[in-house]
Amino acid sequence: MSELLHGRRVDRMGVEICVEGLTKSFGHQVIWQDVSLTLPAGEVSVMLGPSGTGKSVFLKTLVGLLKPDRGSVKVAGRDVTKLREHELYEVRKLFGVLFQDGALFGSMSLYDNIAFPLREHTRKSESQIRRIVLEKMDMVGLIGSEGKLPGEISGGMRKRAGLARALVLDPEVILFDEPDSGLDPVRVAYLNQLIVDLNAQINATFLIVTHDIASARQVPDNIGLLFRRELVMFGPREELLTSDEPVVRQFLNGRMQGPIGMAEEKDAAQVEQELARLGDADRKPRHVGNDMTPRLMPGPGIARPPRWEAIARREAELHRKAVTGA
Ligand SMILES: Nc1ncnc2c1ncn2[C@@H]1O[C@H](COP(=O)(O)OP(=O)(O)OP(=O)(O)O)[C@@H](O)[C@H]1O
Repeated sequence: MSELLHGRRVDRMGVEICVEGLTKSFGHQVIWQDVSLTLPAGEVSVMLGPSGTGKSVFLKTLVGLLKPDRGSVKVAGRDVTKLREHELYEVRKLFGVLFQDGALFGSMSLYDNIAFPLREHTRKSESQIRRIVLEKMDMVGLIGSEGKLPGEISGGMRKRAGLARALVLDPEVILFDEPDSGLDPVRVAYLNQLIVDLNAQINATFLIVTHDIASARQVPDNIGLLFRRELVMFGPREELLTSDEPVVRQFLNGRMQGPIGMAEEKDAAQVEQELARLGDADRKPRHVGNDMTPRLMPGPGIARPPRWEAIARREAELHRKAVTGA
């Protein structure tokens, strides 16, 4: 696909990541088993799950930082789990990773932090590096903060600086590990809009690990949920938002009632009682529109790839169903 980005024509679609039969344990502790899913090229996917279900371990396995016990992770057709270290180095160049705390070097200015991957991994001149760094800082709204140190800026700005750094090598895949952690709701809303805008602009494949249900409901094309050492479900956003699967419903509605307990899973009898207490309303067939949160669309002035036209049509149809009940 060809598009205009800041006046430059770029050809890219992101890459597909195909995970099959993936199992990971540490010693006797099985983290998750037999996980299979496909992250479609260029789409945004979110991975949810209670704390400790192995979401971060999953991200690390995708980039080959952790080796699974079984299964494969094909990135652009190459199985990351089988590659040697020097081959992995090449495949990792396809990835940009936004770590929870931005993982910035505290003693370096934002400019130098963002320039770091370019100085380390490319032979670009300082003037080429300057153009790229300023372009990415502009994309995340950090122009004017080049000379600041990470300790002098807010958590939200640090996340955006981490994102700019993840973008400088023009990744085909961007992994976000809890981008919204530690941010207030307004900053989360801005960050979500930035993620959606970036995805429309650079068209890379995004995978976001988050606990924030509001973000999970409105940002992605696809949602996955890890629970009880398994991938309970992975599929299009609409499918999960309207699903009757008890774990999915509990998680996406942020409720105490359901199979997920405070520390570990509850027993079946307790779950039945709680679901009964939630009342008949919860079990009746529901209008699709009642469960749907509108999709966050790219902001004005952002050229949308064709996929967004299809999303806008689907959203309009869901809205019509919600209004007419048909
Ligand atoms: N290198 C490691 N060695 C041994 N155990 C590990 C290692 N990394 C993670 N674990 C264990 O794997 C489990 C899953 O951890 P992980 O950080 O992936 O969970 P998570 O779903 O991302 O949690 P949270 O939502 O709280 O961040 C935890 O029990 C953790 O202790």
